Amino acid sequence: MKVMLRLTKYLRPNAKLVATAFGLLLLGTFIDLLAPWLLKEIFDKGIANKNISVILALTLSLAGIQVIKSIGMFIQGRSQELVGQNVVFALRKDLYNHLQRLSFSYYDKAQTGQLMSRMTGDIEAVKNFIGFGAIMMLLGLLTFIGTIIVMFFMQWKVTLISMSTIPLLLFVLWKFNRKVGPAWGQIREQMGRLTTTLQENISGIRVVKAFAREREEEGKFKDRNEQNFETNMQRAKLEANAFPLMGFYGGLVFLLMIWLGAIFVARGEMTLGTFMAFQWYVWGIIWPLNMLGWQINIMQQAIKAAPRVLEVIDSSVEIASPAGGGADADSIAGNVVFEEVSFHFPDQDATKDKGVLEGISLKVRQGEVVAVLGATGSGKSSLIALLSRFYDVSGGRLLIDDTDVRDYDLDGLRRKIGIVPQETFLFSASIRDNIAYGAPDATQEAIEWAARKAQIHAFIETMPFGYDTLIGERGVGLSGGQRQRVALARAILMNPPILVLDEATASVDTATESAIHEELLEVMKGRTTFIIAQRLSSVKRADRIIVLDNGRIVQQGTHKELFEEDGFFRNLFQMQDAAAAR
Ligand SMILES: Nc1ncnc2c1ncn2[C@@H]1O[C@H](COP(=O)(O)OP(=O)(O)OP(=O)(O)O)[C@@H](O)[C@H]1O
Repeated sequence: MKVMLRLTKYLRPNAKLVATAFGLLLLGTFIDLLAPWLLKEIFDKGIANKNISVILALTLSLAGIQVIKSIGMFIQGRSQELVGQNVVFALRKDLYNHLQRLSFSYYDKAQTGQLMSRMTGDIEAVKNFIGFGAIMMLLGLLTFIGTIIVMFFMQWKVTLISMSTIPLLLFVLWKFNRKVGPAWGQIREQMGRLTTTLQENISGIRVVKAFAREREEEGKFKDRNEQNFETNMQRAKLEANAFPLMGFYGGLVFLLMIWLGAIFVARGEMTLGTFMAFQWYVWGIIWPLNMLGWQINIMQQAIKAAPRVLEVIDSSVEIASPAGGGADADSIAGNVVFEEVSFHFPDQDATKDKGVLEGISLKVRQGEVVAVLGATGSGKSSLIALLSRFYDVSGGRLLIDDTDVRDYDLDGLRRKIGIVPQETFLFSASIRDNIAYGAPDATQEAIEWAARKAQIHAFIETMPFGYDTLIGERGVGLSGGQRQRVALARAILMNPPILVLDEATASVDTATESAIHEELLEVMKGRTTFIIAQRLSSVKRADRIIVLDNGRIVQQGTHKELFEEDGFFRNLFQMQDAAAAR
């Protein structure tokens, strides 16, 4: 319940709307209590005294208050819906914005499907309660209490005895509430898992098909779908057990009231008007109780969904600019110094696990081209990831232009490092927008310049709409090499003083690779460049080559120097040479 109270913060900006809805709700409840009383007066003052004008006046009053109520309820419904939509809008915005700020380490663990289900179904569940369920509950409570008070004043004995089954009804409700809560918790969690299965399946559908695993995937989905079906059926069973019983106890209130009321009227202890009014009032007791079952459902869904939403919002942003804003990164020239850097991934245990990087000391001058070589898993990508603070060093310091990267304004720092990552991701947008992603204001000439350097311009020109051609999600419609070249153009266009190419030409044929390298020679001029590559052809022109093994630098020097040394580099060279000769 505490989480629900936290969510009331989203109601605050809607205070006026909430007050309007609440005020109109009070008015509606008052009218609901007034109407049966007018009916009573029609019987007792109009019919009993055969006074036609009183009957007319009271009937007109009845009609009048119903018109007022209808108008009120219309405005109330609109305000209530607006509150709900405003809440869901603000909550979704906060969640999305927070997702933008969360660090890489969060996404290393998070499941996309779970996040999607929180962003959609869970937020919707919260909205249903805040924007609808809570207010209906309040309306029910007001009507229930108001009705009992009015009836009590009109004829307390009949009221008291008619209500004798209410404790039983409340007991059923209490039991239902206790059991349905955990069921809703399970359902929300299962929906998250179901979405995860769906999302992973769709993202990996090519692998599924390539390995002919459709049947197994169907089975996996079926299992999760069945679990969800069963939990929903258990919940439905709880409803099926509780709701008719509640209806029965509610019906008994009505029956008792008719029976006792008739006796009291016959004995002259109750007027016929009061009896007629009671028939109306009694629904003011029965409907809130009957509706309470559904409202409990809405509330329990929200109670279970809200922590799932807040858990994301509460996840700490581990990597951010220093408090009070960081150093200006605009003047970064590109001198990079690793000082005894060690690194563990956040989910590793620093006391037991071996570091992914250890004792890295390296000075890279502005404009130097450094190639990083090493066996797979030796820590090359991790080394590069520290530059842009995708992760922070665990020990030592990483300086750019004599300033610790942790002291820079984070966005500024990242804008100064152009990265072509190992796995290319392109957005479902035009090729132009994809290239200009990091520099949205770039001119067409600049975009074309970057595309030429990345050896993709000529290809784009052959596409049906040139730079306006839309490419699908993940860049489907382009080959792996073409995608890499678009990503390369995207990094080049940012005009960064530091360029990082993580296997950026791995998917490109040797001829194109060599053409890209020719063009890159000019692009790299004056920029500090880190090239991670397996092919020796890609690192030939590097000023310095660093060889990593198990997270440590084991060799460094020029191509010539390393070739003369016995070690990983020469072995690799000989292997690739032999392979080329075969
Ligand atoms: N998010 C992570 N959490 C924990 N360990 C990780 C994570 N990402 C990578 N690792 C581990 O860190 C080590 C270094 O990985 P890294 O990606 O830096 O290697 P690499 O040299 O770039 O490899 P490759 O050439 O295959 O891309 C590997 O052993 C890998 O298993």
